[in-house]
Amino acid sequence: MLALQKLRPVRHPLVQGAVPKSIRPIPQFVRMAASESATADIGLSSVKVPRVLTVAGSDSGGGAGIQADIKTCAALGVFCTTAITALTAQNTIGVQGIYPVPVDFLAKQLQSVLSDIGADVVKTGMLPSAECIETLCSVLDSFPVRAVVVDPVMVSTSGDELAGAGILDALGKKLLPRTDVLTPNLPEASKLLGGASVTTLEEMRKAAVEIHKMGPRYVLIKGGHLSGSDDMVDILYDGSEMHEYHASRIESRNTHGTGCSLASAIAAELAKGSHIRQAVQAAKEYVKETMQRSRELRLGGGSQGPLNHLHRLNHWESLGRSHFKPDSLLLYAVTDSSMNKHWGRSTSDAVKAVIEGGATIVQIREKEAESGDFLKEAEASLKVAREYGVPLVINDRLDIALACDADGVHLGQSDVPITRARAILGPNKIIGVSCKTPEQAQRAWEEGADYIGSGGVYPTNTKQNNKTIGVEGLRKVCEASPLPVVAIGGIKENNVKEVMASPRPKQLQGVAVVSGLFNQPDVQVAAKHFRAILAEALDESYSRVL
Ligand SMILES: Cc1ncc(COP(=O)(O)OP(=O)(O)O)c(N)n1
Ligand SMILES: Cc1ncsc1CCOP(=O)(O)O
Repeated sequence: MLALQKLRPVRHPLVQGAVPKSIRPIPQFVRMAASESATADIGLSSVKVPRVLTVAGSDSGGGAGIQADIKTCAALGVFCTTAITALTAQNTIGVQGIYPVPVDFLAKQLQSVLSDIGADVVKTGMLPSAECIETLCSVLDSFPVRAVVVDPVMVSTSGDELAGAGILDALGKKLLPRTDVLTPNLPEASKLLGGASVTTLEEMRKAAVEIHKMGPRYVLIKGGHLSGSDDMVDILYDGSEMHEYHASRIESRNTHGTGCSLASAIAAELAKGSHIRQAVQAAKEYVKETMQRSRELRLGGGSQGPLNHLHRLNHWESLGRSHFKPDSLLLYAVTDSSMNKHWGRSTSDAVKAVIEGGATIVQIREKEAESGDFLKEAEASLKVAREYGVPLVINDRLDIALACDADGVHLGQSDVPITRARAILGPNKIIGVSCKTPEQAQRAWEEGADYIGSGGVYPTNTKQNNKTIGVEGLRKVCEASPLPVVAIGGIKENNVKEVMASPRPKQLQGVAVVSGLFNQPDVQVAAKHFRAILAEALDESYSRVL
């Protein structure tokens, strides 16, 4: 547990001596003129902007606190201002330090915001001391707002204490009586009730009644910590009626900041004009959708990862590889010009046939060709692939990929390093990497690859001196891989089902095939067979998993 530092006014070295004009004290209690009707000028007309002021702690890790509040409000179309109560040094592992903001400076932030921009709703998070609560309440006396949402943050998700013991009295006497919505989780509900047990649904209902008596108009007890149940129940109590919200548990490492986000989402919805019940419903839906969309996120090494609050902007996907969909790896055709020559067709004709048969991505692989011939072949094949909207990547040769503006490259462990390839190709190109081990798969992800090709799964004549890793080796790579995986090596119509069999590792997306497609008299027919078998294999494994 971290000891809270004693509150004392701190003067920043830059602020010693004459106080710069920009931070001169604001005359106490200057009532805002514009706050009743905040508008944004957009030329001829103005739009009303819903405003939330969050009074909370800063989370340096970006997942909770002020940072979560700002992002939640932004995601929900609400302008968020802030009054920071404490700085915390924290990350996905836990809280390493807390530095409370002196209360006179908290007051200054509150007055700055409320006297000018105003707020429709105030949302509170970490309030580290009784003085902090008293300061907030006295400023709110002078700047009333439409609603106050209180998330009684006391302990972080990592178990670190975020508020001193003395706050309960101030909360109960000063803040709760002016609270519209109070959102405790089970440990917080228990603390508010002096340590009473709140671990079952029945105890939650009783706690809601007892906490309501402390002053808030609505109490929302969050049952996320209810043990031994996949049914997540939250209870909303308004002093007469009790509403239960049921949802199923979302398994995810990225849950840090969900409490802050829910309370801010409620505040944002209230600021937009919703009734409390509608606001809670909409906020819960936003948090649920955000948790679902954050499961794949990898940030930090601890057990508490953050949410992707702005998932609706698709901003991380749009960092580049938005055109690359993992399901493109379903039937991955890797060309071989000697096989195609043997059957009397050009590479581009073979590419056309394989795409018409159902290939979902194409790789031009030429181990022997002269650069000029390789480029011509790649350009002709790319023209075909573009007509069908199928991505086409080049094996090994970054220069050829750049010259023909292919959709990406497939690299081996001894080719150009992934980080260099990414720097050269930029964020919009696909980079695949051959990996035989979990360690290589992990590194490929860290270095910025998009997918992994793993094999040889079975012995093959197409690639000499290639170690066979077997279905077991493939599974180990898939289980360790944060990236989608395509299996390669000796894959034929008669073993696709074994490769894709249930239980299919989550990351395994499909099969990459050379001779099974191109050392065949009819490439299109061969591709069609593969697609049919893949469809069957996927349906089978799907129903078995169910
Ligand atoms: C999808 C896919 N996976 C693996 C390979 C192997 O490529 P290759 O260039 O033959 O060998 P490495 O040098 O990458 O080990 C591939 N072409 N495609
Ligand atoms: C390129 C490659 N990488 C690992 S095995 C292999 C060859 C795959 O060819 P085939 O599908 O004919 O076995």
